[in-house]
Amino acid sequence: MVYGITVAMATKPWFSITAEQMTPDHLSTGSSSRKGDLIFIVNPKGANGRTGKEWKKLLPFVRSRLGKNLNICESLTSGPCHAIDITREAIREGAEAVVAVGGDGTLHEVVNGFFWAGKPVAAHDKEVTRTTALGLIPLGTGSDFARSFGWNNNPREAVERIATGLKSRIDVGVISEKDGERHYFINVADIHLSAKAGYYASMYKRFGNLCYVIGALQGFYGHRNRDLRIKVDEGEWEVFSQVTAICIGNAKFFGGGMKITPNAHPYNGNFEVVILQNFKWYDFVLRGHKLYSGTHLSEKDVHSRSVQSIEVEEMEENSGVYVQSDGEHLGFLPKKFHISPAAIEMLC
Ligand SMILES: Nc1ncnc2c1ncn2[C@@H]1O[C@H](COP(=O)(O)OP(=O)(O)OP(=O)(O)O)[C@@H](O)[C@H]1O
Repeated sequence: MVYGITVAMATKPWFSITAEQMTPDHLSTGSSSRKGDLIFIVNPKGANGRTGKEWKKLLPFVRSRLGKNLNICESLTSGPCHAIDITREAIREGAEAVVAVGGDGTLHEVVNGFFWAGKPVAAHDKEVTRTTALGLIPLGTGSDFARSFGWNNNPREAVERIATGLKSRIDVGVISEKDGERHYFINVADIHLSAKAGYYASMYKRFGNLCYVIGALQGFYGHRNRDLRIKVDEGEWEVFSQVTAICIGNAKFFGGGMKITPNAHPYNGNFEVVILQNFKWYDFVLRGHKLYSGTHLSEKDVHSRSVQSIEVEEMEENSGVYVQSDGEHLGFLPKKFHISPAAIEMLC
């Protein structure tokens, strides 16, 4: 029996790098005379509690910088997945924008809140014609997605970016399981060792960036490279032997600053797929710095290509190949996945 994962991207580049300029004044008008709502979804526990503390200090600045034309609403998450529900509710209520305040996990949940039952969430009021935009104040441990844009964890700079009102359409990958459940990713989806390491790293966030080292060490325990079959852009199946990890990048960084998919651009309608084969633990010691600098693509046993779709199938039964989406553990490869395209507007 063959198990698998299917990853598909846009059948065509559905947009170029176009950006739309919207002033804060424009943001506030909408279709009614009421001020628009700007919802900040804050993970108070992000970055080991630093997110909550920074947010408290930032809120007066947010109100003074953005509050003239927009209603500033803060919503603190109470636990995992809460940000998904808050986002859906905010969009249904016709919010101008939903801003994730936290790390990649919070951003991932907010992005997932933009969709419901395979479709973008829309405002209840049919007269609201605006599309709710996504915003980000990166304040997490890794904040890897922000790195692709060169953004740091300076929250005031993030507020200034939001204040410009500049929006761009940005790619989002959709992972559909066989039973119809969907997961969305905005940064990187990955399979096997990296996903296993990420799974363990998430348990040690209290140690800051050290969590990625601890996660990698635990990931290696019991790890075995696997033969996998891969189909790209609806082409022929190819066998990749001794795969260590497959990373499907919408953006460039994961794992706390590893530039794993250095040619990925979240605007171009494609994923960059990087496949590591035959890696042993000492390869990460000897060649690990190249993964951080993004210079690993020319290395032996590293394969990279730009794809619109990719399917991956396991050639052994029940081998326990981990899969994650933006760092969220999705289970193991025997679940059949399909990934297809979507896009949302982002304030950047
Ligand atoms: N109130 C809460 N208590 C505990 N966990 C929460 C709470 N709110 C959200 N979470 C969970 O915390 C996870 C991690 O949060 P977040 O990504 O903001 O910070 P981080 O892990 O420090 O940063 P990064 O993901 O960039 O490394 C989220 O995926 C979310 O499920």
